[in-house]
Amino acid sequence: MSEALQISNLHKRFGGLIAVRDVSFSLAPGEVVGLLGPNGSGKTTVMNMISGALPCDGGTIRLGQTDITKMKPHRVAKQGVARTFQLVRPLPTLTVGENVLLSLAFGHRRHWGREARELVEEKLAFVGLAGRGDEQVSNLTYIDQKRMEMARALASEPELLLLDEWLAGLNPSELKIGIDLVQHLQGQGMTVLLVEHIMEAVRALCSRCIVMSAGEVIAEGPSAEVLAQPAVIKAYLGDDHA
Ligand SMILES: Nc1ncnc2c1ncn2[C@@H]1O[C@H](COP(=O)(O)OP(=O)(O)OP(=O)(O)O)[C@@H](O)[C@H]1O
Repeated sequence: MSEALQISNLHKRFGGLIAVRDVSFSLAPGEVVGLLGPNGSGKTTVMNMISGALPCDGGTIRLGQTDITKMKPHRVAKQGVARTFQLVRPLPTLTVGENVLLSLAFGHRRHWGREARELVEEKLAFVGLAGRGDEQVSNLTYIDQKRMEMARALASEPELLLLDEWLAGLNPSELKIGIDLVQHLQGQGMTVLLVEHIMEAVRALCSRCIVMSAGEVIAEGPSAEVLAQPAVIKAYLGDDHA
């Protein structure tokens, strides 16, 4: 079977800074893989290139059989890629349901009228916001904003979900709810690339991790093994801990 996502020799410069250097990795269908690394190591830049938000300076990105390297974000979304952002950015004048409804326009299937409303309600129920579609976004607590962000991503019916620190800022009980939700998606066979700093979440969710440092992949493999590697500990905590 072909890989769900295949990244080869990805490269990105910002002026004189090489933010991503020769990065290659792949995700099998249904895998939940962690993309880790200290601040500034290039993780979000990789996510931005996969979603089409940033053009690549080199390398290729394939989604299944399709080369998406040069596609604009709306076309990447139509191919079945959805993402969440570090900071939830709802449209504040719209209701919760309307915020979710909007992302149907970016999905790879068309839904109208009642069918669209039912899909929105289904996604809201999945994330724990059943019956709350008519609420104002400003009423939502932080965890509920995160749930809405996830419902928005799922409403486009993606095959690959990019979660960029979606669990950040949650308290311990909310974190458990967030992890459960991703596990539920995992159970449904969703392929997920997860940028995350919370190791409890990485250990619970990711069978495999890719670790970046200063734009390069420095380790890749089963999570428990990778997280114990001296090079990874050094990248996160400095020389004294390696
Ligand atoms: N649009 C941009 N213009 C210039 N430099 C950028 C831009 N975006 C990112 N960078 C730089 O590229 C490097 C990688 O940044 P990136 O945000 O990808 O790291 P990250 O691993 O996601 O970090 P964090 O965990 O803090 O989100 C950093 O040095 C950052 O300052």
